[in-house]
Amino acid sequence: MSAGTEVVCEGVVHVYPDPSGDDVVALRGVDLRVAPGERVALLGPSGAGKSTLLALLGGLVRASAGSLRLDGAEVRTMDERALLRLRATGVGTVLQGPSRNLLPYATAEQNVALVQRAVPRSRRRGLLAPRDLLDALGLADLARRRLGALSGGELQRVAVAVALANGPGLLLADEPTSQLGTAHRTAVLDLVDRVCERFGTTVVVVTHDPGVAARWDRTLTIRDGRVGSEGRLGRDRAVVGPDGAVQLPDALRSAWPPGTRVEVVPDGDELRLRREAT
Ligand SMILES: Nc1ncnc2c1ncn2[C@@H]1O[C@H](COP(=O)(O)OP(=O)(O)OP(=O)(O)O)[C@@H](O)[C@H]1O
Repeated sequence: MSAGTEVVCEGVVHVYPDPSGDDVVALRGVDLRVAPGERVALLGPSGAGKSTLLALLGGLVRASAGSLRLDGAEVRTMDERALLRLRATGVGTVLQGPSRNLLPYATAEQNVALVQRAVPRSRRRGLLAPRDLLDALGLADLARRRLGALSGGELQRVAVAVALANGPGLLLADEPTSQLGTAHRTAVLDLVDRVCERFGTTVVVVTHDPGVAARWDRTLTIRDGRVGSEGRLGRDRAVVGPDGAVQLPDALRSAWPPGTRVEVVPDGDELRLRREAT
């Protein structure tokens, strides 16, 4: 297994082109830094750009502008071979809906082995054998079971193990606890914690699950295509954007709609905003 990967994004922009001219700007300048071995939850409303950011980090989609570095290597300008190598050995991804990247008629062990076959021979020697990986993750009881016979929660845990089969330094997961009951959600999160503790893997998870946010030290809320606020140890802080903008707290958004005029009054380390009377 590789040690945890450092993730650095600076001014990352992503545009989905549309032939009719209605291009979608999904990310508008994302700045973030995730230390090796850190666990981060990406929160935010639907359409904010969370899954897009995950796809860029996983080398599945190339960012339109900005800089996105994994352990110092610039992903945005990597050629196709380097991107293939990144996906085969550098990053493990758990897609939304656990069955999407798993073979239902094969066992957990066989699914892990299959992913390892795509890893270049020179790097394969450093990987844990499928059975050892499943043991290390506390999933030995699922190793010989066909995935088609597993429950949703069991399947999701196997999906995490399969994402780790290539010994990545970065684990990405899109909504890993959605559609699971409380016991299975806890089991999946316990597993992710075990991955970090055992292997030092860096973890970035997209989630709408407040349980995930409450459990980890750091949350980043993506809103309107950038990091709008950051939570650390239960304290939420707005993040100043690349254009100097600070997003309003959710509770004020409907009361102060776009276009509302405000007087901005700096006062030492404080800034007061006063809405203009209408
Ligand atoms: N392949 C695509 N082609 C065109 N537009 C896309 C594509 N994927 C996403 N988008 C658009 O980009 C924006 C960001 O989408 P994204 O899926 O990253 O948001 P999200 O925060 O993950 O949302 P959700 O929580 O609903 O999954 C949205 O406006 C979405 O419609």
